[in-house]
Amino acid sequence: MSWTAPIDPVNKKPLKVSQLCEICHCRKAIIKRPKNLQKICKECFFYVFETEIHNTIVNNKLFYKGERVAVGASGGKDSTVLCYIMKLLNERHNYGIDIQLLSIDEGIVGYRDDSLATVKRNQKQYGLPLEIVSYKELYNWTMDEIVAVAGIRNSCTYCGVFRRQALDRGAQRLGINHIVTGHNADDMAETVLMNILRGDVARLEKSTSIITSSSGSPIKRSKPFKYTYQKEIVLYAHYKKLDYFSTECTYAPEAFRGTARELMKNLEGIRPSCIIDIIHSGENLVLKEKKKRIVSNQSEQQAKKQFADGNRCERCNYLSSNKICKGCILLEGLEKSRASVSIECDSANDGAARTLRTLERLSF
Ligand SMILES: Nc1ncnc2c1ncn2[C@@H]1O[C@H](COP(=O)(O)OP(=O)(O)OP(=O)(O)O)[C@@H](O)[C@H]1O
Repeated sequence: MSWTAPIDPVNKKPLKVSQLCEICHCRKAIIKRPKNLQKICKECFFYVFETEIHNTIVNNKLFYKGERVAVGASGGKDSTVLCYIMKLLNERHNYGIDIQLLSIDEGIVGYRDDSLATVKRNQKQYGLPLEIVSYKELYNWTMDEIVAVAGIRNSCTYCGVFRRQALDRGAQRLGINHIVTGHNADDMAETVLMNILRGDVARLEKSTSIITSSSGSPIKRSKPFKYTYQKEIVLYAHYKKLDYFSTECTYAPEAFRGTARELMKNLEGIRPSCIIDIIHSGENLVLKEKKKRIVSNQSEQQAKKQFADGNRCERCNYLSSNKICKGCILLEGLEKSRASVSIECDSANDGAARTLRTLERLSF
């Protein structure tokens, strides 16, 4: 039996063997997979992309039937693809989960207001309910107001602490105990690298967990994109013509993270598999006994410091291993700064800066 080369749908000429998809061998390859440089067609790309995420979900038993799940939806490429994929896989594989979108409005004019407009369109496109929780309603501060008193350099510290709490509070409001986020393989590898560079062994061991939760919290978080490359997420969004918001946050990433990100990108350029390799290295790292003892002694000391009232912040009732939670400490510094702004303009950053130094001394 003789083999007939498939015809190129564009120029109607027979395709050369080297032009064929390396998976199906019958369509023209138009994508070079960033993960392994395999040349494949669009249909096979969709198939492998979706199947790998489904395998991650199943192998790690991320969901159970009947579970209610909130997708952290920021309108960016990762969470938009996550919303789309979660709905698609839930229907295709009958996970039996109830999906809702949860967005946090940090109050960043020209960035979050525009990205939330995208989430609202996604809500209609995917037919999923949406809950929006704002920093202003929770903390009486927007990120723009915070940056005005605390400076742009510390913006990620404030935003990270407040967003984490806000997502938990939003989920609690919805009566949901599971939040999925669009953190991808690049984010994971970057975090492993950062913890190595900082020598932060305690965080390093946990940094590759696909499911996490704060101690005592009923709310868990998971990352279905743990092994998914950012470049593939962008390609998928592009070929599926998904509606997402692509502008970077007005407040640049923390300098150290930015440098780690740059380093990862350079490494990926030379060796694409290094993203997954770093994650695997992180997963297989085991702390030496001596280190484990030091870390667990620290945890014991921390446990002793915990107050008896069910680990709740005295001020806001949020889960905390200290009397006052990290968010309330930050808010206190901000309030002091706000007060000092009205008294003496030169000392505007004093309260916020002192609060950050206090936070650095505390261990959480
Ligand atoms: N304002 C927000 N509201 C809800 N979820 C959020 C918000 N910001 C971040 N998240 C969640 O945390 C994940 C990681 O966010 P981060 O800002 O670090 O990355 P990102 O690459 O910009 O993500 P994305 O492309 O989804 O915006 C997001 O994919 C999303 O699931």
